Amino acid sequence: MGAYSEAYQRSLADPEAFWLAAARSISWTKPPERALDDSRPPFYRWFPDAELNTSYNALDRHVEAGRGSQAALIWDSPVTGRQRTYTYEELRDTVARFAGALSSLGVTKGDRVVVYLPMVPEAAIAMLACARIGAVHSVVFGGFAPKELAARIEDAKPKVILAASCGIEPTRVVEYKPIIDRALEMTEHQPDHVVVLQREQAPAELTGRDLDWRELAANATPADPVPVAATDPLYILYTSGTTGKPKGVVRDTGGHAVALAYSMDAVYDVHAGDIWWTASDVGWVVGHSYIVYAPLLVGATTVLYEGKPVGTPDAGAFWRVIAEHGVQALFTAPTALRAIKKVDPDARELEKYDLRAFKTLFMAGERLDPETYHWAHEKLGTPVVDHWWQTETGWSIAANLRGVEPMDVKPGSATKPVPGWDVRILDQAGAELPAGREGAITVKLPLPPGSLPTLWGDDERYRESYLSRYDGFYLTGDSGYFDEDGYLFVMGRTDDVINVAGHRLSTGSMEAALASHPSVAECAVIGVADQLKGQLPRGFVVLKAGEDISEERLREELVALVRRDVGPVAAFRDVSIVDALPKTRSGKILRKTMRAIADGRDEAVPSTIEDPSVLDAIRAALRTS
Ligand SMILES: CCC(=O)SCCNC(=O)CCNC(=O)[C@H](O)C(C)(C)COP(=O)(O)OP(=O)(O)OC[C@H]1O[C@@H](n2cnc3c(N)ncnc32)[C@H](O)[C@@H]1OP(=O)(O)O
Repeated sequence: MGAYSEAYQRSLADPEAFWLAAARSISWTKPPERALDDSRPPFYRWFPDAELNTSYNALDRHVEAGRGSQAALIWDSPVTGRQRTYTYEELRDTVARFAGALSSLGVTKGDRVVVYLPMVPEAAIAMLACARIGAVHSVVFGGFAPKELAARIEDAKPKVILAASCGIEPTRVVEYKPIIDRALEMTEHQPDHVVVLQREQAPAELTGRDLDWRELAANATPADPVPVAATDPLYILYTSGTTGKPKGVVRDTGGHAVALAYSMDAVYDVHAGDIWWTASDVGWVVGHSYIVYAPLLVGATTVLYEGKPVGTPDAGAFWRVIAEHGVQALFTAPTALRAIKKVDPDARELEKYDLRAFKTLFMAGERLDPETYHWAHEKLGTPVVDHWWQTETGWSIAANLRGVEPMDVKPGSATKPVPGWDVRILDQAGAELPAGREGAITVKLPLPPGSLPTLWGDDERYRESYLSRYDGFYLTGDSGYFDEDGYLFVMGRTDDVINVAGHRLSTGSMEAALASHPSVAECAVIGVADQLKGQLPRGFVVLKAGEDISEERLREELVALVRRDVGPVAAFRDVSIVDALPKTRSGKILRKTMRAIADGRDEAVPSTIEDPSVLDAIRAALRTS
């Protein structure tokens, strides 16, 4: 039996022993004597009797072990022309001071803190400072509109909001403070303070409850790490569901630390002293797990990059960062590579840089299409490793485990289930499907450490969204199949969630924005394939009777509405005006049929359709896009 099969089978046969052994990589103030608490299925908890502090594990213990002068975090910001390196000692001291600043505002264990920051070191500092005092952070991605930010504030009810005065996109400066102010006009819940990191590109006017970040930190007394229960929440991260209301994915403290440390060794083969770069955003789970927590938990150096794959300043930006900082492994989304390939198909920019230290490219966030895989593999000459996971899971469900037993790559496959993940492909009736047959990808409960224990304040929605479809199984929302060799192929979502440039978005939020236009009677948004961004949203609207607004003006207004209510990240640009939407006789819009048409799949039209001829107009609209 190979090392992978041995580890995988051991993890499922005796999860208790497997995860207690993995837990030894973490420093506990009260070490676990038990791994799994299964007393309340389908709610499972990991390390129920243990206590720890994640900030201590990510910082202090490395300083105590003699890594104080090693680089912990390298900030590389081509959009500002600045760079800064924090050693472990500097990062620990800065985090401790900012944790003290939060304490001085009355933030204590269990309080929520919303973090609305661009890719600056203070984003990681804010997260680690919350962790240090047991506060629960909730980071919101900067590309969301005020309404989306407001929904998250209303649900998390933060005591304090931490923000920057602005973010910097290649073509514009995005003022964050007005976005926060507008969001707070929409919420009933009001934080005590908004702490603003002033950036010279667009300083914000501070009034009332607003405080200046640097002044607050300068006067603060450093705070020691506070031990918390392993089952206490470390953070809430909102993700798009099928309805407009985002889901607050809860991450617990102990399982998260154990799982991430395990993943750095088993999945990525990255260890203390290695230089690691995740090119994503702290607002996504990839940023939480692999820009901030995992690399620091294992004592590696993490690169935090405030720039884009192209345009900051050119398509050689990624290769420059790798060469300049000696990066050994990069984790990014396929969209980033497609953007580089589009501008520099022959990878001429690569020739300018010395990438000899570079060993592996990891890809996730969306399906890695075989063409992009082959391009990257050929140009870089290193392993290109796809892997698959979700905001909910926090780390890999399926991967090619570089630290256990590297396997042959099959383009289009995320390789095999990671130890801890009992992945099953089920049919509609819940029967397990054989190799080669596509069905719902599910995971037999209990999920391993690090995965979500529930949704914030909403056990029932957690159960309903993930556990109710198949008794005893977690529903991933993706469909796929295993091949004869046990390789997992993930084919796409089975619901109304779309993935635009690696950003998971709800079509429901976009539909709500379109429906708010006074001329629109009804609407539907689906995802359509796009060469660059993987998927793009595509809207269909039916006008109210008697509306005589010009098509061009209506389109402009609808695009602006989605940008206003969801944010620029939705990349919503295409909308067609149709006479009717395809519906069942009971009035349900046939979005699944529309998606099948958009994907060019020959799916049977439901017999309950009210008027099959309506589909012709949808087909015609999609052909012209
Ligand atoms: C495995 C678990 C997971 O899946 S976690 C999610 C993993 N996903 C990722 O890591 C995301 C990967 N994608 C990216 O990093 C970006 O899309 C890359 C590839 C860098 C391209 O960026 P960009 O050129 O800005 O395109 P985009 O489609 O992301 O942006 C669309 C519009 O939104 C804007 N935007 C983007 N980020 C921000 C931000 N932080 N603050 C404010 N605005 C933002 C962009 O400027 C762009 O705006 P515009 O429409 O051009 O005006």
